[in-house]
Amino acid sequence: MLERLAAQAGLYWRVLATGLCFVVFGVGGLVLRLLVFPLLNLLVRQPQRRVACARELIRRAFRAYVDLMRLLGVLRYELNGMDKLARGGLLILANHPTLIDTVFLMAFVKNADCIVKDALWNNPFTGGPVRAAGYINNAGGAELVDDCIASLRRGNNLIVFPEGTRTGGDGLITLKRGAANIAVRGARDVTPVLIRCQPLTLGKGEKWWRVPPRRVRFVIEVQDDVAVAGFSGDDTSEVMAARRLTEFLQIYFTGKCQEHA
Ligand SMILES: CCCCCCCCCCCCCCCC(=O)OC[C@@H](O)COP(=O)(O)O
Repeated sequence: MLERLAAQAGLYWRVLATGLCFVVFGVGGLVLRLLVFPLLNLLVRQPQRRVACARELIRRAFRAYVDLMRLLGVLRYELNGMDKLARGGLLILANHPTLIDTVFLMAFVKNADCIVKDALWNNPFTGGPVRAAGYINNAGGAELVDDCIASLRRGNNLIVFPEGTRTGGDGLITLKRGAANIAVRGARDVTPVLIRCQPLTLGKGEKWWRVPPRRVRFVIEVQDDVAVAGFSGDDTSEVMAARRLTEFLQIYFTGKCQEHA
């Protein structure tokens, strides 16, 4: 009886705390847009340095945000293999079970660039930060892959969710070809990151107030690099190599997720 009451109270608390986190995210985005970035524009004249500062500020904001979610009891998390991220020019490919994956990766990856969906440019809460940080818009069309390769060459760590959207409710991971194209045409090895969330929350189409019956636990695991050279030989076209790498990564991510299911 008492246990059930405690579980119920915990659930109500997490609904409240989750709502609060959404509000903090929105207000945070607006404060960055209306106060912080205009100030940055005044203080830092050089465009490249300004973008670097904006990205660092976003990383710190996300880092604080992750702490906030943990302290409020919305989630707990475990990080593995993060030392592998302490390099530059990494092509980081992650699976995408929940809405918070981006927050986690951007909180812990330094010099991060990211492919961001077009809708976030015109969203009042995310538009300011996304523009100031000059992330890569996924509506970029033919230049998208080139923009990504250029970003990697400048030494940024590029975060891409090769599914292009969150994993569907059926849990099936289906990768788009773009991420493999970046790896093949840019001749970059892939640094896969496995994101697991148990019980699943904030998946595609899920309502935020439907919080799971117990506190969710995220495990973020940086894997060993996958060498791109194995997929693109002398007599292999780039199209073929990208197709092979996509197939490989799809089986790779699916397998890793099932291993832990
Ligand atoms: C204190 C908190 C301060 C918050 C500041 C707001 C900063 C906004 C920067 C946002 C950078 C977001 C990068 C998002 C990458 C992206 O595009 O993710 C979309 C997917 O995930 C969801 O796709 P979908 O499953 O199709 O809805």
